[in-house]
Amino acid sequence: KQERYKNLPPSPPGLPIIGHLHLLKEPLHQTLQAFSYKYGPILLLRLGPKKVVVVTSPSAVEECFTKNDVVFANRPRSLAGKHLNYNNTNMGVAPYGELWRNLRTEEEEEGREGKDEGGRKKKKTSFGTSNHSCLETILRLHVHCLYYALSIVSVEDWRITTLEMLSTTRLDKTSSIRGEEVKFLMNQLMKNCGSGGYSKVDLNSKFYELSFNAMTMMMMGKRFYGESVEDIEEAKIFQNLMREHFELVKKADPADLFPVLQCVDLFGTQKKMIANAENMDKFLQKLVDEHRTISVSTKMKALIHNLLSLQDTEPEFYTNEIIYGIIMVLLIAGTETSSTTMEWTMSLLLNHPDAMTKVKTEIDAHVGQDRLIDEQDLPKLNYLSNVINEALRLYSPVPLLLPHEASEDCTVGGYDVPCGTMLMVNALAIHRDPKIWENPTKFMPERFESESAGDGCRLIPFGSGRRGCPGTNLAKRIVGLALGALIQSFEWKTINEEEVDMAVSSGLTMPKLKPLEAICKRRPSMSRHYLI
Ligand code: HEM
Repeated sequence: KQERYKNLPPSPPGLPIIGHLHLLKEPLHQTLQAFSYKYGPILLLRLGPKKVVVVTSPSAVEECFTKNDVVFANRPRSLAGKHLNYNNTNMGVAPYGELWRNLRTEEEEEGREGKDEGGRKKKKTSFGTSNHSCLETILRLHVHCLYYALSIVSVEDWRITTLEMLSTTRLDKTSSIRGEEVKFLMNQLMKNCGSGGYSKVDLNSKFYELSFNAMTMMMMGKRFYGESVEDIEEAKIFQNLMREHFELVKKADPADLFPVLQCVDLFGTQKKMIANAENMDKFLQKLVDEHRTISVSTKMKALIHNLLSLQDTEPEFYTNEIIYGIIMVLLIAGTETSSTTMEWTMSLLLNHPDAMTKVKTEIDAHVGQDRLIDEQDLPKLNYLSNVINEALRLYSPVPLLLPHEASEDCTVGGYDVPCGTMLMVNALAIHRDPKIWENPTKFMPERFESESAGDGCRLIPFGSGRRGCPGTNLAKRIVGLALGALIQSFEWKTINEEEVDMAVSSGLTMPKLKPLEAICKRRPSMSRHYLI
């Protein structure tokens, strides 16, 4: 069979059986970047029996997500996905299929769900599941929690959610929820600041809590962090379950490499995963049951409300597990990615006070100081948008995107890529490539003043093609609004006027090694907008 593939991409020398596994070191994107310097922008690795093609050039990425977009529309599967999901083995990562194509096309072209001719929702079709070996775990350590979340529900399920929750129409309807959450944070900071001096803020935690609250408010009309949490015990349980979930996702288990060990569960990882999934299930069940007690206005906006209405009409399709799965996917995919982006962007601004002043001047010019910034202002704030793009370029929260998998043989850059090969795109290496960007390591938001700056897969923090991030607009809104409000309402400085340390730690979403803290004081002209 191997002989069919005469022109495989170049590869570093590997060992029998394990292939190149021993060469993978953290941070993975740097190791892969070093390989690409040596072996070129398209290279092949073998992780045990699994082939992985690593791509590090805009033209190759473009080829993957245009010519081969359908072929690479699959995602690989993992052990964590199997246990931390809500329907266990029944649902897999759906191969790209007719229904999904319909949903996607209709979503984009008509902005509505997959329906048949005048208007019934298309029935779920049966999807095959790909049961590849679990060597991907080695990669999942470095990739992104989404990877696992994606095993939770099949493509069609969360595409429906995409339509429902992440479409522009829906985002417009929920913008007041995000506005409230941002204001809630601003109020807290205003109070902390006292009468006028500078006070210290743990921005890392504040950004995480803001992103988490905004997501859960949109989904279930409830917040789990901060002073106004109604049920503190319940909030703690959820926070702990989520923390445990993330920890488990990060854990490597030999059974991932050697599936035969699954039945032994040497380190008890699977047992912990199953227990976490069961507890999470119980918790989400309670939330769903409670939902009817939430005030009507919040309820109408919450995603759960829509999902439950769908459950009433199509109970066999919208099972509880599907609903829990959708909630988890969005929470996992949307929270840390957004808060990490806020943290890196604010760090860059603190280290570049001129850019911070420029953002403030722009907000004062377009929004003024008689009211608080809102999401509708964002399209006018070009410089702020350039700053966020520049932060996403330099500190991409998902440096290797999520792995894709070829559903049939194809070619990339003239090389053969066999069916079943995993595709990894080194987005961060592209974002920092001196052949592609002038002064690639320099923070220069002005580079995005040229409209073509991000063209041709040069800037891909959200991926590209049909499996690109469906939360891009939501992320840009929440990040833009949070930063805009912080800069509009406060004066910011680094602690002891020292530069913010920009070292990167290893983790799911490229976290800062040192969580960001800074000092701020009220802008007197803005204090009157808050309940202090
Ligand atoms: C700055 C914040 C964010 C960044 C940088 C980001 C980045 C990404 C990336 C790189 C991918 C994978 C694309 C690929 O493999 O080709 C992805 C997928 C995804 N993202 Fe985001 N994301 C962010 C925020 C969000 C938000 C707020 C949501 C929704 C609440 C979301 C939902 C998803 C989902 C559901 C997928 C899976 C798409 C698929 O497999 O088809 N993301 N994201």
